Amino acid sequence: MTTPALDAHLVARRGDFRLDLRLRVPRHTITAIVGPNGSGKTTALRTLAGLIRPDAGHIRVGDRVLDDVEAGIHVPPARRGTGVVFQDYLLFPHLSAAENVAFGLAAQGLPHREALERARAWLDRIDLGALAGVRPGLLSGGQAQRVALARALILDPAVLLLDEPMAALDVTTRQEVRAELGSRLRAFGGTTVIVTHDPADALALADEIVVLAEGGVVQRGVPAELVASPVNAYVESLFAASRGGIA
Ligand SMILES: Nc1ncnc2c1ncn2[C@@H]1O[C@H](COP(=O)(O)OP(=O)(O)OP(=O)(O)O)[C@@H](O)[C@H]1O
Repeated sequence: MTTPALDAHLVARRGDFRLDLRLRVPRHTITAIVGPNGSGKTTALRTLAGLIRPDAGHIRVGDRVLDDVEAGIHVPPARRGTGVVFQDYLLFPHLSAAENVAFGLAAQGLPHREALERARAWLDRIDLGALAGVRPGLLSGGQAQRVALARALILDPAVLLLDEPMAALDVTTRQEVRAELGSRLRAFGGTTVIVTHDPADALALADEIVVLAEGGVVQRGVPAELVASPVNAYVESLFAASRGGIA
């Protein structure tokens, strides 16, 4: 399948809050949405995933229209071809790693045995073959993240959405897992959106960063641009620790 690009205008109201965000994520690239608590990151991600119906705007992935409010189009989450990795991974605790990865394929109607075989092959690919039979409770944070990523990628998603990918990890393993996640996402080569409050995630993983505050875009650009030329004190403070660290 050719990797499609994502084109979206997300307008969503949550109580008094209003998100108004335009996104264009080219094929084979990673966009990170960064912002403080309450800026609308989760609302944006859930809208892209189809879990929130936008109040206006559209979401297109390649030629496919997933949402178009004016035209009355809303494709439900399960039929959007969107892979989501939630911040606490949401692995089924009573299923093994392989069964977790196989779950989506089995739900799509693939015979259980075949789904499990393909899941095991995926786990081998991400160096977790030895843990295929282990339940999530016995995995480290980094391993659980890999299983969650495999569970999403095995379905060959047109767009991959990651919600705070480092949030469940302790500070000491974060940097290592971040680097590993970066190489796995590059290997996936798809169209990816990451939502994070941590500028270090965005700088390490993204081709483009969108800084969100109070539901609107403050600045967007490639990481080096945001570090070198922040539009205001808030963006400057976000990336202050990285000044001088990016070529
Ligand atoms: N179901 C809801 N009803 C009313 N208001 C909501 C609802 N969900 C979110 N909000 C409000 O929308 C705003 C944006 O919330 P959102 O969770 O998208 O922000 P966020 O950037 O993801 O924050 P955090 O980093 O804390 O998760 C907040 O002011 C929040 O209180």
